[in-house]
Amino acid sequence: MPTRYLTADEVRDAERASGDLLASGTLMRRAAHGVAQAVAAELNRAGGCYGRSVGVVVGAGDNGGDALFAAAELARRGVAAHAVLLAPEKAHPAGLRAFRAAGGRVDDALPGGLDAVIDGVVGIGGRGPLRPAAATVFAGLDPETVVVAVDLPSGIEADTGEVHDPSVRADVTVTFGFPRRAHLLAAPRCGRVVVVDIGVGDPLQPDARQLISYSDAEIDWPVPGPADDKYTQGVVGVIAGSHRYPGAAILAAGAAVTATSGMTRYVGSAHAEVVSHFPEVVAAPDLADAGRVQAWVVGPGMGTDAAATALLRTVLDSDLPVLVDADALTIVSNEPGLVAGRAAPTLLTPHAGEFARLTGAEVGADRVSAVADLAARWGVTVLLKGRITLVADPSGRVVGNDAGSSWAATAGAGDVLAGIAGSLLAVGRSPQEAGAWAARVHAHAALLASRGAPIGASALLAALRPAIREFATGRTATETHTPPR
Ligand SMILES: NC(=O)C1=CN([C@@H]2O[C@H](COP(=O)(O)OP(=O)(O)OC[C@H]3O[C@@H](n4cnc5c(N)ncnc54)[C@H](O)[C@@H]3O)[C@@H](O)[C@H]2O)[C@@H](O)CC1
Ligand SMILES: Nc1ncnc2c1ncn2[C@@H]1O[C@H](COP(=O)(O)OP(=O)(O)O)[C@@H](O)[C@H]1O
Ligand SMILES: [K+]
Repeated sequence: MPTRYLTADEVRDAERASGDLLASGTLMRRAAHGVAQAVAAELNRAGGCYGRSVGVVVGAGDNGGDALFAAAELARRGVAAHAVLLAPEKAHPAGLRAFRAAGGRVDDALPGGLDAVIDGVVGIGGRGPLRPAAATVFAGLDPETVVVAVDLPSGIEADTGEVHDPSVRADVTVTFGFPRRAHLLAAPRCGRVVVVDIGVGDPLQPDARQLISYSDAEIDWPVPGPADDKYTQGVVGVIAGSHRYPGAAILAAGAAVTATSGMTRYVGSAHAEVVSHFPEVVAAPDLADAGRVQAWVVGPGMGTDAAATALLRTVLDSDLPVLVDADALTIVSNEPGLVAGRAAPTLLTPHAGEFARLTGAEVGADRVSAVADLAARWGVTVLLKGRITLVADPSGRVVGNDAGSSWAATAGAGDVLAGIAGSLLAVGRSPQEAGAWAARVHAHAALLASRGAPIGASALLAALRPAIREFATGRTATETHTPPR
């Protein structure tokens, strides 16, 4: 099952539906226990709990209540617990009583040298950045102090993942029942996310726009069967590059060759360069001589002149799946009718700049709504690139992928992504699966290629085969990666 990321309203509905568990405070006790366990696990990594020291930063709502109960539990295990109350008159009364009864101390500021700090400033009820008093506490922490956020790092918007300045950067985030949208959309700020079962049920409304991510096991990479030949697996055609930008053609066609077996065709003026790098590509200068394909990739480095526009129009007039990238997106932004309402599967793959060109407005802080709105309005699938790639289908369902590192932010990496996703379209995958799976292996290839050092798109392309091998054989390590910051 894909992982689903809830909005704050969905979380509240789920908690309300639990009835007595909420009213009796049971949910909060369970949540606090989960937080205490996570902090204890951090302390146990080095030296255990007894005699260690923990700070807790307490806001005005139930998030602060969770933090106080958790700190009380730690105090009972021999941890010295210090609390700063940001709104003393509003601090959760029962939590504060429990904290004091366990021997916790309330101070105006946290002492130095703490082993861990619990961020209980705000959770799903938070809006906007950390206010100055909280910001001062977090700015004063020793760099070695482990920060454990309750529910969300404070200052991160629950539904959009917008990272306000200032906001908390957590090493561990402990959440309850189901992950929230921000845990994916602001993954680099959440650290390791621990989901604690507190006994709330699934709140899904059937018509809700969902944000999900696939597990490694759900990526069912195409593997040729005994009866397959080079044609039966789907032939992908790449229209990319130009005399000025032959590299885009080489990278996109090379990625298509690498991503699936079968055949890759190429159309464009860089045909000689493409074939010299990848002799297996069947290349032609003109579309009329291209031969048949099951999907097209069109756009990287191809220019925006009249010839490019005519080529794009012809391809989009077909009833084949088409991936529209780069220069083809620029053409489409002047003529949305080329893709809007197209009946055959259509995948647009803009980066933020191209997205703004397509819609006439910046993506903004709410990336999920932005991408889902465009997909719904034009009836196409839209993949918005970035550290967290989002792929929205026309129904508004969005699949997200955290790349886990940002080494793929390099020129030409998008051409590689287009080639991968195009080959998946050619084997018959839906545009959303093609885009999301491509983003996943692309990110994994970047991690394998980089291992901490900068990479170019050629290195990323070279690591694509080992990355795909892990998915095709079911031996992936991506889910055990702790995302680097
Ligand atoms: N409802 C429940 O039963 C449960 C709630 N839980 C916890 O309760 C949290 C939600 O609690 P609340 O609804 O009380 O909301 P929060 O505690 O998240 O925050 C609301 C309070 O913070 C203030 N606030 C908002 N933005 C702020 C900012 N930027 N700086 C400082 N203060 C700000 C608000 O004025 C309000 O007083 C969850 O995130 C979770 O941690 C858990 O205990 C699980 C069970
Ligand atoms: N900060 C980032 N972290 C991880 N991946 C990124 C980041 N920024 C961009 N990428 C990925 O790198 C690729 C860049 O594509 P694009 O911007 O089209 O570049 P180009 O046109 O030069 O190939 C995309 O796959 C995108 O998702
Ligand atoms: K918090």
